[in-house]
This record gives sequence, C-alpha cells and structure tokens, in this order.
Amino acid sequence: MSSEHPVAIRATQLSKTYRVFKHPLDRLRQLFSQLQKRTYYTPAHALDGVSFEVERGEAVGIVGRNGSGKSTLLQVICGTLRPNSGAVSVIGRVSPLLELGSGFNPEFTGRENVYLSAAVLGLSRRETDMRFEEITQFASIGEYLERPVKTYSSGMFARLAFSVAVHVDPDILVVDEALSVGDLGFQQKCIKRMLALRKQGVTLLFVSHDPYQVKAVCQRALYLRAGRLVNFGEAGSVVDAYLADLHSGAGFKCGSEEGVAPEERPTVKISTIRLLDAAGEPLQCVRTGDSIRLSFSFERLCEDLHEPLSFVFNLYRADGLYVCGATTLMDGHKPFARMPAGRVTIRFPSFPLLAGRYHWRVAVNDEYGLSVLTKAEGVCPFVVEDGFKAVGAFDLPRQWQVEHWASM
Ligand SMILES: Nc1ncnc2c1ncn2[C@@H]1O[C@H](COP(=O)(O)OP(=O)(O)OP(=O)(O)O)[C@@H](O)[C@H]1O
Repeated sequence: MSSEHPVAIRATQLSKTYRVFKHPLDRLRQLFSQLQKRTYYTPAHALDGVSFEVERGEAVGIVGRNGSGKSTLLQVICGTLRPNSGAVSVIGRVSPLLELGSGFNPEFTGRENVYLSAAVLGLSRRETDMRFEEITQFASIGEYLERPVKTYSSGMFARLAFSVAVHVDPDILVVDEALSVGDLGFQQKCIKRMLALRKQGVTLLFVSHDPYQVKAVCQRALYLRAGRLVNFGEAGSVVDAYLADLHSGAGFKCGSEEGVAPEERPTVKISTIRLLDAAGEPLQCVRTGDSIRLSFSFERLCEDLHEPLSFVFNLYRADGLYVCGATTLMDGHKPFARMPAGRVTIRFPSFPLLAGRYHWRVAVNDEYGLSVLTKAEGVCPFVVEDGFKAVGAFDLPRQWQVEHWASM
C-alpha cells in the first residue's frame, strides 16, 4: 500500500460464529456442559476468514444475499461485536449507522439523543451546541424532536440517526441499509450528503441491497457469500458478479436496479411514449436489422424546475428476459439541468433482436441516476420478425469462413 493512500480499515482473517440455541433452556444446559463436552447449539458461521483493506477516502459497498454476513462485518468493524478470531484495525473516527435503534435511548427525546450520540461519537457539548441547528434542519422531524424516540416511526428514526452520523466530522462513515426506511426525498438527501462526504475525503462503508446505489456511490465493492469474501474490486464488476449469481439462484428476486421507486405523487410526468420507424411512423412490428427509435415526453410537476435529470430505457422480452437497459449517465451525458419539459429520443440504428414479443420501460431519474422520479412500465409492446435470419435471442454480427481442404 502506498503512503499516498494510507489504510483506513484493515480486516485480517475475521471469523464470527454465532451459537444458535433451539430452546432457551439449551443455553443454560450449555453452561453446565463444559465437562461433558457436549454442545446444545448449532454454529452459524456469519464470517469466515474475511480479509481486506480499505484505503482512506475510498467508498466501498458491501453486497450479498440476506444472511451473508454484511451486518456482522459492519458491527465487527465498528467494535460493537467481537470476532471469534482475526483482527480489525480502524484508523480514524468512525460514525456508525447500524441497525435502527442502536445508539439511541428509546426513553430520551430526539434532542437528548442527539447530545447523547454526539457525545458517544466524540463531540463535546459545545461542539454539539454549534451543530445542533444543522443536525435538526437536516433531519426535519419538526416537533418530534421534543418527544421520546420510542414514539418515532422508523423513517423519523433514520432521519435523526443519519443526521447525527454525518454531522460529527467522521473519518469513516459506516451505513447499514439505513436509507431503505426513509422516504424518497430523504434518501436523495442522504445520497447527496454521502457523495459530498466522499469528496471531502471521508471513507465510506455502505451496505445496500440496491445494486445501482452501490455502483453509483462506491468505487469498490465487497461481495460476501455465506460469510466468505467472494470478490473485492471495482464496484461495477463486483456488483455484476453478484447479480449474475442472484439471477442464477432459483426463485431469488433481486431489488430495483435503477434506483429507489418513485413517490406516490411523482414530481415529473411522462407522456406520449412512441416506438417509431426510420420515417417517424408508429410501429408495432419490427424486422430484425431495422432502424427504430423510442421517444417520450416529460414535464416537471413540482416547483423546483431546475433539479437536473437523467433518463432511462429498459427493454424486456415477454417471457421476462431483461434484454438491455441504459441511462443517459451510463452513455456519458451530463445530467440535464433547467429542463421543465422536453422530449427524449433513443435511436437504435440496426435493431439486433430476433423473433419474439417485447416491451419497454422508460423512466426519469435524478441527476445521480439513484432515484426514480417517475416511470412508465410495459409500454409500446411490439413483435420482432426475423425472417429466419438466425435463431435465438440476438442476431450476432458475424463473418463465416469455410476453407476448402484437398482430400487427404
Ligand atoms: N445474534 C445472532 N444469533 C445467531 N445468529 C445470528 C445472529 N446475528 C446474525 N446471525 C446469523 O449470522 C448470519 C449473518 O447474519 P447478518 O445479519 O450479518 O447477515 P446480512 O448479510 O447482514 O443479512 P441481511 O441482508 O438479511 O441483513 C445469518 O445466518 C444470521 O442468521
């Protein structure tokens, strides 16, 4: 490791095994069974020999199925759980946002909990006084600030906890799925804040079930499967490897791949979605190799007409095969600012799919591509006729070469 990128977190051969007792009495039996050498529990290997290093200022996402050890790993890093073996060293002030409920006293008011958690995270009373206004403004929970946190909804809880965690000048911010309970507006605010902290050089460790969020926020990702580290590398390729495993697992459905779902009252409206041929005529039947284009109009419904936008298309075959999806961000277009309304057109110069029934999804996302502001699904259904050019899903561009050999 070069001295320019000192290590912020080093985990060496971390292992954690929980004891799972079938009956409460088995715990007691276990206490008295030392001499009999009999065990009354089943071991659950939550972490198994996990080693990695995170550089200072790096954003690392942690992905893996339910129960793969993500939360256990974060708890070990934050020091709230001891591993059975291995070691972890963490350099800098860690601000943990772990399970909802951890760190706050349910009987205390929001205000009291702000002071309590800020103190636990190393801030003096004076320092907290100075930031208090900013913390409560970010959380925006209004009069609930003066009520005991046991009366909070999970969303309010997340708002206050996240706000404290990001206002204590952390060197390392550890976030475990905390965003999933907040509403769309708050999630966007949190993501922006995390990106800002990343820019300031804060190290970020971030568990999310949303692959797109991990790709957008993190440079590297770590993939855990049954407590073992499968892959640690560039976020895009690690997340893709994880998704490929998910899709190959029978009956396992992954979450949204294009950000969080829109609110019930969208801030953008999509209309006039059309699939057109090269001459601009509407299409319901496409021939493989044709030039086609998909277009839709959008209009902002909220007051903030200036928030930059990005655009999305997805193409599905009727049997559910996800053929392709892309965004303006992926294709190198900067977010589109100051656009109260407009029309988006995506051109496909030589449509390569073979016979089948297909449909589209289009969406308008925020400037990071993380939140879906509005979407239209199952639109512009069409059939492809391939004239028996090839069989399968995709007409691969190809060249044949057949050589003539004189008989031996
Ligand atoms: N307190 C506990 N006692 C017994 N087993 C536990 C305990 N906490 C976690 N486990 C087990 O350890 C394994 C890893 O759990 P962990 O919560 O770290 O996974 P995760 O990847 O964070 O899951 P999720 O995505 O569902 O939050 C699971 O098999 C889980 O059942």
